[in-house]
Amino acid sequence: MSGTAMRASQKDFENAMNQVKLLKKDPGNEVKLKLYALYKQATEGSCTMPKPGVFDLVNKAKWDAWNALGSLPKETARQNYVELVSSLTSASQPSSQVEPGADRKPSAYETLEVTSEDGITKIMFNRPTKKNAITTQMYHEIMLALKAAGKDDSSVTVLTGNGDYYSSGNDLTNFTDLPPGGPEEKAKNSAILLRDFIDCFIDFPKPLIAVVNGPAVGISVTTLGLCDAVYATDRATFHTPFSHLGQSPEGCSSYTFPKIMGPSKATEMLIFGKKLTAREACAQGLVTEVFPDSTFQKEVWTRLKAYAKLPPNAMRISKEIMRSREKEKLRAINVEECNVLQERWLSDECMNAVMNFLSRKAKL
Ligand SMILES: CCCC/C=C/CC(=O)SCCNC(=O)CCNC(=O)[C@H](O)C(C)(C)COP(=O)(O)OP(=O)(O)OC[C@H]1O[C@@H](n2cnc3c(N)ncnc32)[C@H](O)[C@@H]1OP(=O)(O)O
Repeated sequence: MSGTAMRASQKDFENAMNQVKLLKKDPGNEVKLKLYALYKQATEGSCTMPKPGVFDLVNKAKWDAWNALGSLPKETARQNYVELVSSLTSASQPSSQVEPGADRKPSAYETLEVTSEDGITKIMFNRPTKKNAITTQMYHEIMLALKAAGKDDSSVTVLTGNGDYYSSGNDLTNFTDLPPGGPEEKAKNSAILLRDFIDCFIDFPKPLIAVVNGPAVGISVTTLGLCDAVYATDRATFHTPFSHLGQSPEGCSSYTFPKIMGPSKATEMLIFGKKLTAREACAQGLVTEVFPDSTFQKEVWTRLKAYAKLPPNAMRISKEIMRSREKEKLRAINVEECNVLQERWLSDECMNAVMNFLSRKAKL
């Protein structure tokens, strides 16, 4: 952004979030609380969360900071965030490259744990008590983490989950946070978010590996078709219950799945919602290799560390030549799938399915 008088765009906001991670000097708790509050206000609006108890000191301080912003408009919060980061970066010049391990700062992400070592940036979904369901905030954080990982000095990037699940897919409570424009505006915003999220996978420049540590549902399955290799524990399952949810395929799976496994197997998954075991998913080409759960982590990370020692530029260039012909096509498919879903989210079929889950009447 040139000059603070201009309104900060979403891109400025995302750049500012990246810059925070590059700060060489800890800005101190007061500033970190201010950044947290502005971030929450800019992405979620006014604080409506219940106040944490007096003994929950950290969360209470965060809540107080966010709540103090009252009804500050999201755009103003975004602008203030960008300006605050700008003042911090001019006081402490960031390095032009992400240093190894820079992503380990615990304050950088709330829903992810991102670490970088041995040439591998690991992006771990970190909402284990919610089966790593992906909230709106988490979509934004994954996009940020992927953009940072695409530019850092690691050779490969890994997506994995904390706890017993890889991810249970879209967090269905996302549908309950309605903006002033109601369901229509929500559906439109969600379609834009989904399009941008999937574009980050399509455009990811280095080997992107999924380490599927447990069951995967919905969008966490479809995005596997955009990864370069998928290693799974034999405890993992792969489930895309879109029809059950009144929804339709996303993540370019309407194209990648028939291509990977043939149209009839893709139909069983994407239309009839058949849940695959890890071995079935491997036989159908969605999963690269399956490991016994007892040795999964050890075997996979040993292998990944060896792969990460290969010349990074060669790997990047090989990926580019393998994938570049498809990129434009994938982007167009992504847009088409998002348009269809935008309609689907407003359908009775979808709304009833979400309500049934939220009222605890239905689980997959
Ligand atoms: C904006 C872009 C939109 C892109 C669209 C993508 C489409 C999809 O991803 S479709 C897939 C959506 N996912 C689901 O429908 C899964 C719903 N969850 C379940 O059916 C079950 O939770 C489970 C089978 C995954 C796990 O069952 P289990 O009995 O083992 O555990 P629970 O007690 O149900 O879960 C613990 C805890 O986590 C909450 N939770 C789990 N998954 C979700 C989710 N997807 N959305 C919201 N919340 C989820 C669950 O409610 C429990 O919470 P509480 O402890 O507070 O009750």
